[in-house]
Amino acid sequence: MNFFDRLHDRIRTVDSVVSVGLDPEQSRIPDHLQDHDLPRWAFNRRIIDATHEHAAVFKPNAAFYEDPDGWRALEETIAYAHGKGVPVLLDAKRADIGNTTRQYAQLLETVDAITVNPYMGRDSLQPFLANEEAGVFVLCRTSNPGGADIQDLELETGEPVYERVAALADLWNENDNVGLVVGATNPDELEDLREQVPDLPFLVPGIGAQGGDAEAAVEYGLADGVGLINSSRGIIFAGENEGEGFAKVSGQAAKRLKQRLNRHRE
Ligand SMILES: O=C(O)c1cc(=O)[nH]c(=O)n1[C@@H]1O[C@H](COP(=O)(O)O)[C@@H](O)[C@H]1O
Repeated sequence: MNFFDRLHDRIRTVDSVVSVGLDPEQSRIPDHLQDHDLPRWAFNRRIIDATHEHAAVFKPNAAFYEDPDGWRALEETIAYAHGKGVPVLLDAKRADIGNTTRQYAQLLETVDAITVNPYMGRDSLQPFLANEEAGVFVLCRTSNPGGADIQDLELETGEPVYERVAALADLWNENDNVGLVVGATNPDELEDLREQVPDLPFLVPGIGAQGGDAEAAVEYGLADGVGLINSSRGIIFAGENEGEGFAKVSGQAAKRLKQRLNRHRE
């Protein structure tokens, strides 16, 4: 079954478009978990237990796992999320030349969807796009302050680079498996892009810790009700000062975000 069909079902089941970002910065993991064999896994397991009922997906960012213990923690985390019936979107922002990107695309054997970087063009994304079962979220207009440096540059046609990326992603969507990443810190661009590519679901990061616009995220992020609004630190570290009770607070934060976003869903 196509990823976006599965996501549609998941959103309906939990009545939530929340993507819970699993970005376990090691220094912020509570003290009582620090001497665990794999502190990131111990942390994630508790976060997953507390938040899965409110999670449309879990989105681990690969940056927090790129060391030998991290890979083990990520593997355990993915298996555990799947055990709870929650799809996993690996935020890896990958793409490269042919043989390298074919290797990267093998990541899709263990997760349900991935983020990719369009900068190297279609061939660099081909093995991801060819996977009919997986979701492929193409970075389009990112949430960081420097996102404008390149993505807002005007082409000779007058359109900004991010709009060209959206048009290309629409062309690349032959298997109905492509979405866009558009930051909630750019509500005007979100609105423009929704009009430009009405059928592509968006992954919208940037609410919570980055201060983006949650209402615009819901209004423009969803295509036919399907899309994802991500919060990472705002959920997983909500209970940072609560010691052993940290996960319960994360569960409450995920539930509150779900309810807040649902007020703006149709
Ligand atoms: O691809 C992403 O998910 C992403 C794109 C973007 O434009 N901005 C952005 O913040 N992200 C990711 O979304 C997550 C945001 O985390 P918080 O700011 O803690 O909610 C991080 O994993 C970022 O890498």
